[in-house]
Amino acid sequence: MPYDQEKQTAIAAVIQAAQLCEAVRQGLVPAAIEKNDKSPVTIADYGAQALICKALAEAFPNDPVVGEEDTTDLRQPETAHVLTAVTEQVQQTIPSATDSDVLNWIDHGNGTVASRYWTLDPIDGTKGFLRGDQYAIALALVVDGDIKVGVLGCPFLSFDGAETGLLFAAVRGEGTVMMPIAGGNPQRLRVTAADDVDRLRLVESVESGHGDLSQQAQVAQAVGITAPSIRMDSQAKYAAVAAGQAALYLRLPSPKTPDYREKIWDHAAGVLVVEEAGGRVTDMHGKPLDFASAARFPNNPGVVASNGAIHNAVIQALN
Ligand SMILES: Nc1ncnc2c1ncn2[C@@H]1O[C@H](COP(=O)(O)O)[C@@H](O)[C@H]1OP(=O)(O)O
Ligand SMILES: [Mg+2]
Ligand SMILES: [Mg+2]
Ligand SMILES: [Mg+2]
Repeated sequence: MPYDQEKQTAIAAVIQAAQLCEAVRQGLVPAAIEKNDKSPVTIADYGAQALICKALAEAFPNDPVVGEEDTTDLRQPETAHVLTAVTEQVQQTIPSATDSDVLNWIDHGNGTVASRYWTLDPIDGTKGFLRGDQYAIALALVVDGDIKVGVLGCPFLSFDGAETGLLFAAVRGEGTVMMPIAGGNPQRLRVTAADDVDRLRLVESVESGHGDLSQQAQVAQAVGITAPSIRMDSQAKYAAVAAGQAALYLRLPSPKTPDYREKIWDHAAGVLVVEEAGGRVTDMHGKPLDFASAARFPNNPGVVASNGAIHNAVIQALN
């Protein structure tokens, strides 16, 4: 099977990172540090990036990793205690890890977009993680601008009252599967059918500043969605569309930050998980998202992820 080694490596690394994140969360209330852009980061974000980058560096030493976090703040003398805490968490998985190993592994995630690269969000939805809500560990492999492998770990997600902690994995052309993070059989996923009125639902961010709630509501109404929206943090929203729990995920540019450009690690894994489950993902104008250029989409405003059946109607309603 194509990309089988990549898929297996990515799944194993995401599961390790998911266990670290849940260990941090089940300990004391995780402290957040504020980054330059005022967004939060925790020892779990750093620890998850360290574990996943170590695994990728060993298995695929020539592949750059474009990850969210870097070590600038961690290397400051006043945050030495934070680095110590990150290393302690990483040592639960790799007992020999030193502070210097951890810094080097995190920095392995500061690669740039190339003909073949990985992109990593060690915790997508850090605000959800801190609130005790949804978050995701998102890892994808991109080759010549095309997402080939996407793995989403959602440690706090469950559907229809089944087990909590789900992992979603997709390989281009091979479909999407869902499996419990704790272990169990993979199950093939399919987006909701066009005529499944019960599942004709919109999923959108909890953070009102990450989208345009009023335009999202108007578009949903225009395509016949009448149920109240599901509010969820992180790329777990893509998982909800892939699993048929929702028919549409809208992320339209917030009027407060109209120039915000979405980052590749906030979407790559989720996009493939939806596409391989039979859905469609584009920007708000119906154009494919550009994973070939840079860490941020240069020219893709908004994101629309759907079951495919309603996609054209959504784009029409938007334009
Ligand atoms: N103005 C914005 N518009 C859209 N997304 C944003 C904005 N500001 C931050 N984000 C990103 O939204 C993601 C969380 O999405 P959600 O709200 O769906 O859970 C985070 O990765 C965050 O990036 P960052 O980590 O750089 O702050
Ligand atoms: Mg962040
Ligand atoms: Mg993110
Ligand atoms: Mg993040």
